[in-house]
Amino acid sequence: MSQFNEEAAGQVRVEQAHVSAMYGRLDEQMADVRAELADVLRSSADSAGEVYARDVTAERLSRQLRRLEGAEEGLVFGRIDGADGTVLHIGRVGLPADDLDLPLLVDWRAQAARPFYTATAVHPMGLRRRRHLRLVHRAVRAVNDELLDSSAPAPGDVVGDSALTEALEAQRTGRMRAAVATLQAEQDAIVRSPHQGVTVVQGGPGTGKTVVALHRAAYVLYAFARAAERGVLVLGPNPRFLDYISQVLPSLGESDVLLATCADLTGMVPEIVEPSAEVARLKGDLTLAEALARLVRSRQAPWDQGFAVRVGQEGVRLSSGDITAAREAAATSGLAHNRAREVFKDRLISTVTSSLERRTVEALASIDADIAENTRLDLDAAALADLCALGFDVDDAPATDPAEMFDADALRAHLEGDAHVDHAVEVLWPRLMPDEVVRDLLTDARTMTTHLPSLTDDERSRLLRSPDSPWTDADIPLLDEVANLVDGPPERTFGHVVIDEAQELTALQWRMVLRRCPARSMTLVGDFAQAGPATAASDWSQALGPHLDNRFTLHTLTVSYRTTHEILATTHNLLARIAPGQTPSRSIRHGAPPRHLTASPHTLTSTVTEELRAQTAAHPDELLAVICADARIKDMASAGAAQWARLVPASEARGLEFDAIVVVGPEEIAAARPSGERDLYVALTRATKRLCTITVHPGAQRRSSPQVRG
Ligand SMILES: Nc1ncnc2c1ncn2[C@@H]1O[C@H](COP(=O)(O)OP(=O)(O)OP(=O)(O)O)[C@@H](O)[C@H]1O
Repeated sequence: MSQFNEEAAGQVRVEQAHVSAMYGRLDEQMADVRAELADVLRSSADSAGEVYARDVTAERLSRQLRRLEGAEEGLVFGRIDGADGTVLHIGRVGLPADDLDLPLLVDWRAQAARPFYTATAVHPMGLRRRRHLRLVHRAVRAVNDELLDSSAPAPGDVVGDSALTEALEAQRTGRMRAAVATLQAEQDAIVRSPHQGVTVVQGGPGTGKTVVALHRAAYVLYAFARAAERGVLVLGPNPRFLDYISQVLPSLGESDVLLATCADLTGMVPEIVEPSAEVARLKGDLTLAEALARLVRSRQAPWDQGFAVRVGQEGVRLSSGDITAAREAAATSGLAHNRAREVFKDRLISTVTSSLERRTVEALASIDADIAENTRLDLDAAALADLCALGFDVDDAPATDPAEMFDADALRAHLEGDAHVDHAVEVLWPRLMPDEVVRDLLTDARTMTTHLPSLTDDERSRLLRSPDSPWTDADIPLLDEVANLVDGPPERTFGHVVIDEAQELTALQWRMVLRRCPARSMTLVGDFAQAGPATAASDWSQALGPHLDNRFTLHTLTVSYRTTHEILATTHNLLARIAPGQTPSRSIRHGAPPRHLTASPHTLTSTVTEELRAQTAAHPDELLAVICADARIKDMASAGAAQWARLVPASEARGLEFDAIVVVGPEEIAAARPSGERDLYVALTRATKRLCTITVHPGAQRRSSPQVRG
């Protein structure tokens, strides 16, 4: 064994002793929480209040247990040694020591852990050494030191390959891993930012935007108590992506974050994906929100004539002025349409009651007058005189004034449940259902012309659909928009929202999200060079301006940790076309030059399967994927490509990562939808090691060249 290896083995033993003690502590904590939970679940609860209290305690303990269990794998990953001899171990959760001042393990999010991420040889922050520990289950397998005080390695120092290099070399598994052990300083600064408003992170493919977003979510839960209490939401573009990132937060000890797509937020399930990119884009535009608001307003008592309400045997005519007054009261109540209906009804009942009261008073007064004229008697005075004569106290005598004799409260109470009044309200201020309103707008050409006057005839005819056509994903924000107008804001809101691939959101989706984040505390990560077809904005100011008045802080990540220098270089021309002015990222990886094959339509499947077979034979443990235009997926599946590789439609490749990629039909991807060239850019930048493209060319013989055309 070389001296280095002996030193390393010795340090592994030293660390194993520390790590075993920490696992011992973790086991104790888990056992304590399990026992407490079992006690709570066994305890009897007699009243509803006690049951509630027991459930709350059980939920808190279960959450605590999930946190500890989630942190078990890779519990400890770092250690910092101060120049003054202080030693701190850094891990996924904090563990207190029994009798020491210093904790046994420091949570990576604690301030004390910060130098682990940010100290450099230029700014050592009081550290002599930063150590990375690699654990497999509970065993320390390797340690790796960086000396920060420019001292020469001393006994006990194990200076080897950087931990980042090791992390990046590791094989992909199809699920993203936490990068908590190797967060880089520029990433750490964003993750730990004290800014609680809107933070935007941009950067090219593979620059760690998703890493930052997820670690930021964990940090928010740790550092911002109010946001944590209200819940953290992580939004991703599609279920495939959510599955890819699903393990990261639990492995950081955080399993109470909701991972969702925009559609999931509403609980509605679209029947199909919007087939037309152009329509998806139109449906995402603010014009549609304005049209829906106008359409709802148009249903609110647009009456310019009177309206008759039957009450018992009587008919009461409401004047257009009465209806306007009730509409104004309801419309300015600040309530959503269906709730404001009560205000409208209330005003209507008041008007009907006053009208009936007036009518009754007038009728009684006229009867009195008739009798007085015919009998020359003042009936009221005569009645009072009679009562006096009988010995009654006239002050207690029943009212004889017609206005006092009218019981307005009783009539109001009666009218509340009166079917005729309900009918009048239903006609004048109907209860609205979101799906009916959206359908009314999209299925009627006249309604569209009235409420979408700013669209061209061509745009309106693209939007027009038949009443029985299925709901698409692009309809969901429209339904949510109307739900907000008619039933009010959503009940479930969050203290902080993290959005990955945020460039994908349409204006209406931004509105959906903001409705659920009243505190406006968000972390948004994305890249407009990778935007899909529904995205109308080309930068953050355009995307966020209408919703946030441009109140956000912007960070740019510049180093690509995924895509090799060789692969990125082949995309420079493409990038210059799709995002002129964007500076390409700098890659810290190197690898083989991308390969470019050509096949005819007849030889395509055999070329693909041959390539996949060859790659699998040469790199059996690596994660390989085929990315092709969505319409090609069936062909690839029929050719059996799934036995060697994951099959990913280009429209769903955003955010994903594989060791090697075969892009089938790059020209088909580029032509498939209006965002085709950006889809292609996404596809070409998914591999950590190797990229091969197979172009379909009529009449082509199989041929290969070393470069992908950018
Ligand atoms: N500090 C880090 N330590 C280890 N690995 C990292 C680090 N930062 C990024 N990576 C790795 O780099 C790869 C790309 O990261 P990530 O997916 O976050 O990039 P991205 O900017 O979101 O990419 P895209 O724009 O393509 O979605 C991932 O494998 C991630 O684990």
